[in-house]
Amino acid sequence: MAKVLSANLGYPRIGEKREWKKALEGFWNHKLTETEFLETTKQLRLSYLQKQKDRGVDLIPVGDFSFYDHVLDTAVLFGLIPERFKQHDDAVTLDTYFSIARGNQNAEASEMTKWFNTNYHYIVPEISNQTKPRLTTNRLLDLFNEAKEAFGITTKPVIVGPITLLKLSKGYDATHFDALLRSLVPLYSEVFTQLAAAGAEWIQVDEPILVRTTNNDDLNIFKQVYQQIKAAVPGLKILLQTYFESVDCYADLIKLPVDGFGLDFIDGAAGNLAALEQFGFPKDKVLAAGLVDGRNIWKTNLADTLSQAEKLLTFTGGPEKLWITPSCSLLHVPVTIENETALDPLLKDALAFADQKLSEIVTLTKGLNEGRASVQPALDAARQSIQHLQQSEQRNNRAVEAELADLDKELPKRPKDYAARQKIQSEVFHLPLLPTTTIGSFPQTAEVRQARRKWRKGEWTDAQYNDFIKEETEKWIRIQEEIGLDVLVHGEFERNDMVEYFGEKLDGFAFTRFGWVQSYGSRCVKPPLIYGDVAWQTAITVAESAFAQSLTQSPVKGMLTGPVTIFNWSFVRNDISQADVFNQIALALKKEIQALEEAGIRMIQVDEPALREGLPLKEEKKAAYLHRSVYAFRLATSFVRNDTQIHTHMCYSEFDEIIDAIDALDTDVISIEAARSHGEIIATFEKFAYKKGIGLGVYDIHSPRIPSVEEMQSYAERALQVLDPHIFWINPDCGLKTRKPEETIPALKHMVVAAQNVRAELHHTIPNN
Ligand SMILES: CN1c2c(nc(N)[nH]c2=O)NC[C@@H]1CNc1ccc(C(=O)N[C@@H](CCC(=O)N[C@@H](CCC(=O)N[C@@H](CCC(=O)O)C(=O)O)C(=O)O)C(=O)O)cc1
Ligand SMILES: N[C@@H](CCS)C(=O)O
Ligand SMILES: [Zn+2]
Repeated sequence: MAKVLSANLGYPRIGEKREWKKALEGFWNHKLTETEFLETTKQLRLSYLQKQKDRGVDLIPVGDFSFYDHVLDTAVLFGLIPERFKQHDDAVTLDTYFSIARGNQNAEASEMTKWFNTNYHYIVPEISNQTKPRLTTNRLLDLFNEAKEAFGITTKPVIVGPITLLKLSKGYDATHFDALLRSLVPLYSEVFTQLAAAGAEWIQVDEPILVRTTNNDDLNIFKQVYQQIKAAVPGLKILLQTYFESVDCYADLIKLPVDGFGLDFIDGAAGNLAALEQFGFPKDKVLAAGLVDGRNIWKTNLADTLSQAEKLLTFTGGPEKLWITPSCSLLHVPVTIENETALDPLLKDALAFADQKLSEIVTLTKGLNEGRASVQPALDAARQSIQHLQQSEQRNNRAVEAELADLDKELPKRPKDYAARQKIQSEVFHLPLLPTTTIGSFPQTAEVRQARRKWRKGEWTDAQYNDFIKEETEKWIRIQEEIGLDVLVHGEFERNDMVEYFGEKLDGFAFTRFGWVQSYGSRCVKPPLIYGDVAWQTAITVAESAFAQSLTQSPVKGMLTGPVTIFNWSFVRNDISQADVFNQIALALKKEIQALEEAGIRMIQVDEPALREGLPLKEEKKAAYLHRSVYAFRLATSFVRNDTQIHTHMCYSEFDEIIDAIDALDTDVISIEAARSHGEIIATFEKFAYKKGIGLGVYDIHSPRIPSVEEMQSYAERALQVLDPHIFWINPDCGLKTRKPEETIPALKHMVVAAQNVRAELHHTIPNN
């Protein structure tokens, strides 16, 4: 009988207890041999397939697993290896692969950037006009065969599509796009041919670039590419998969010569549904309907979603033409709720992580195939869990609601403008030209993490742990003084993560024990859950900042995470608006900033590294998001004294689109990542005359490499060609928590010497400074 199928788009790589991360780091630190590493990761991969099979998923993906990043995998598959990592025999060893991602002492890593509007980072493929793509090893074939041998299942390989791959790559001129694409297409066809020969029936080709603003010329490229691939590999069915938003140009898109389309009915619900209503859906193609949220952790309201799926069924050419899927890869959510024994049952009952989402998909599919009655108990249970949370006290804090209702429509404003503040602040701080500083965190060594673990487990008392943190802070204040930095930080030793830490101290948040999600490479984050109304209870950072300031005459920056970043790096309730949650967090942070000022802290950094990441993918939604962000940031910060210097920090480099919003934050100083993207951001300031304090990172902190004085100096010199030295600061790209002390200290010494050298050069050109 013709049936609706359940399908997954991608499974988390990291393992229930981050076994994958531990294997990777074990291999990098030479604790695992290559053979041990390969065997450990193979067993993990097989266990993920087993789980999906056990849950009853019909179409299980392969190729979603990676040793670092799936975009890097695709680049390596097609031989897109930067020259500096190429070996003479063209071999692509594990060492080559990891060097591209992490750099080595001789070569800078490839750039890393946000995957669309998520907190996942991919390695940006580097392609030059001269690059000649070639097929290296068909890993998809190996993975397909591995699954077949182990379980006898025919999986659905998944790959990043050629157009998304090229559009996300850097280093070639736009005029070479067509030629590069022409050389890539036969290679994709070759990979697909080999898969078809091995028995693959479907391939999922991810082309999320289709959700960015797309025009007819773009679609013509898609048409040509997929026509060629289909002609070359008629035996393999292609699912063109999109996610994170609705597709543009739907009416033409559905004419593309592929066998199915994957559409997001969560983040792209409004646009995709409207398009479907208006233009229908081709009866001969599969609609892979992303109906279960792949980016958030709330249970699906199964009854409502089943009704939605029933409606979608009426558009398809029959049940066999509908697949139920998550809205995107489950890479973006934690693995399973099962190990969360300490969560409030009311909350836990309303959550679904990757494994639970797969069960939801299977339930919805069953409901479609066997009728609603066959899954009625599951539909009722889900509705009840959601309702219980909705009615809870935590979601209905009257005091917070009253504060929100009181907010002014006008943007909050600082009492004086930047020029006046700069004058006042220069008299207070007496900083040299090109002040040097760092972004906040210092190495979270094994010792620091172990101390926290002992304290959390009750092996250490509060006093023992606090003493340890104080010792560490004092040690690093002395190190910073010795290095000669001008503006110091306390080092963030007390923080597990810059968002989780704040969430732990604010009302309205909850925490998981194992709710990890990959951020980049082996690095994971454990996003807190904003499930209730957010409120400030007690000082969060004041003791640590005041202690650090008491140790030194140099200014020490207070260090907070901003409202937009706290939102974007948490799993957030979806029953109230984004603006309301932003403002709830901002009001809480305002109270913390008030407390810092009262404790005599005169420089306060409010980090907003995720502001750019949350920028909507559709043009028409961007302005409103940026307005909400600026409003919340200013709500938290703009009331401060004129002699309190507000800093912010952002670590990404795609900056052009939001520069007006950044200016509108009205901070006294901003520090931005620049070295990781090889200084590319500097060009932005040729077009935009930025006039407030600014530091462009001169040290790529994501790589274990220690940059030389000359390298950092040259970044600063390049920046000073477009920025006024009187506003320019010298700093690393981001915090140093992931670096070792033996990397951090020499690198910062080089940075300070670089600043001194540039200052000396400037003394010749700028008199009296
Ligand atoms: C700035 N970045 C951040 C992003 N998102 C965030 N939410 N936070 C960020 O800082 N996005 C963009 C970038 C991404 N960058 C990073 C950088 C570094 C990490 C990272 O180091 N992650 C750690 C986990 C951090 C953490 O929470 N540590 C806990 C310890 C947790 C743990 O491992 N516990 C062990 C025992 C500890 C031990 O004995 O060693 C256990 O429970 O078994 C802490 O410090 O207390 C990582 O390891 O991946 C992430 C993103
Ligand atoms: N203050 C934080 C910012 C990271 S984006 C840190 O230094 O780690
Ligand atoms: Zn940063």
